[in-house]
Amino acid sequence: MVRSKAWILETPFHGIPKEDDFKLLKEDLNDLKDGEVLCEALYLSVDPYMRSLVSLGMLKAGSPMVGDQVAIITESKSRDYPVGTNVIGRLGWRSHTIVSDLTHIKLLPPMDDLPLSLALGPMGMTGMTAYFGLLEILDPKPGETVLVNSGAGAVGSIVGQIAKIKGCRVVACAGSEDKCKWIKEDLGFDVVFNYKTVDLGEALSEAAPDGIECFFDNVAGDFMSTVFPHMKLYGRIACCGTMSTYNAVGPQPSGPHPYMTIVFKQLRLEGFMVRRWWGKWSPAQVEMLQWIKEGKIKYKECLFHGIETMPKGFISLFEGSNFGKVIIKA
Ligand SMILES: NC(=O)C1=CN([C@@H]2O[C@H](COP(=O)(O)OP(=O)(O)OC[C@H]3O[C@@H](n4cnc5c(N)ncnc54)[C@H](OP(=O)(O)O)[C@@H]3O)[C@@H](O)[C@H]2O)C=CC1
Ligand SMILES: C/C=C/C(C)=O
Repeated sequence: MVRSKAWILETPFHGIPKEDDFKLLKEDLNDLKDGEVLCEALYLSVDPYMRSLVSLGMLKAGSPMVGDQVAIITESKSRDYPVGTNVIGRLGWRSHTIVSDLTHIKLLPPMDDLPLSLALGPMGMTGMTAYFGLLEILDPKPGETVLVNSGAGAVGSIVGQIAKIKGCRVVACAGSEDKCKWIKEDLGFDVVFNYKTVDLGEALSEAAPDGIECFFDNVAGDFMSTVFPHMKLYGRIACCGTMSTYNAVGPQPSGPHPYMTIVFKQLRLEGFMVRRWWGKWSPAQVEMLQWIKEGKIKYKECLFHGIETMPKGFISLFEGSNFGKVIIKA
């Protein structure tokens, strides 16, 4: 008999999530039936979208927490997935899972000798978000200026590095001096500033006096409104996420509404969800693997240890205390 630990949402979040919004349950799992496999989590991902699922009412009190994990098959009644196979799947915040519908898991992408946890970072959902959001939505040309906020984060740090690979000038910001130092000195972004300690409008004027062609936006809100006047004619904006609003409570500020700037500058804004390109993930992962092996893409992980730490890891995303992709090592 295997005992699984599984996190549920006990209380829907109000503002920034708190540790006691979650509850860790223990459950005894049944024996496997034909065709089923037992997955044991090795690495689990926490991501900002999990916060939005609560705001959108898709996760309610008592719901199991959802999310991706890298797991190993420890028992199997399926010929396709023998014991010892490493898989990735949306199995939730839980230590052990019986999987009956095997379409919920798949083999890891080719990883060579990279750590398996990278299948949740640059080789996984956050890396693919950076890859497709930048290359498909913004389609940057050599010499263009690409602005990315949350630039030391799991998505933002990869956006900036791919933009450098493509010959762009990268302007990025982050919320601490350590993060800024990393993306400037180790990742080689061209202009970096701490958005918490500067006047954003002034920093953008200085960083991109001729304007910004491409803006990869992870934050939205006032940040985005401030960027509009700094965009070049026909500028492109990829709306990836809204870190500044996920924990908002009550009526939201109603302005500024820079619609005329959007019109006069003929800007193109496009929201996207990374799964739009699901069918193209495999070749993108091969290219990402190559870049990592060549040292063109560097990454940072922010590791928490033990499934008990999942709420802490999740909350770190909204405090900005994470530095790199937040991964829980089971
Ligand atoms: N559209 C899609 O398909 C996907 C979208 N996303 C989005 O990408 C974005 C980045 O995600 P990810 O890379 O995983 O997370 P990060 O690793 O970037 O971590 C979140 C970071 O956001 C910053 N932050 C937190 N609160 C605020 C705030 N109130 N205002 C501004 N910045 C804040 C902090 O960085 P700092 O210290 O620099 O402030 C924090 O470290 C998110 O918006 C997420 O929702 C992610 C995956 C898929
Ligand atoms: C799949 C993730 C989506 C966001 C908005 O984070």
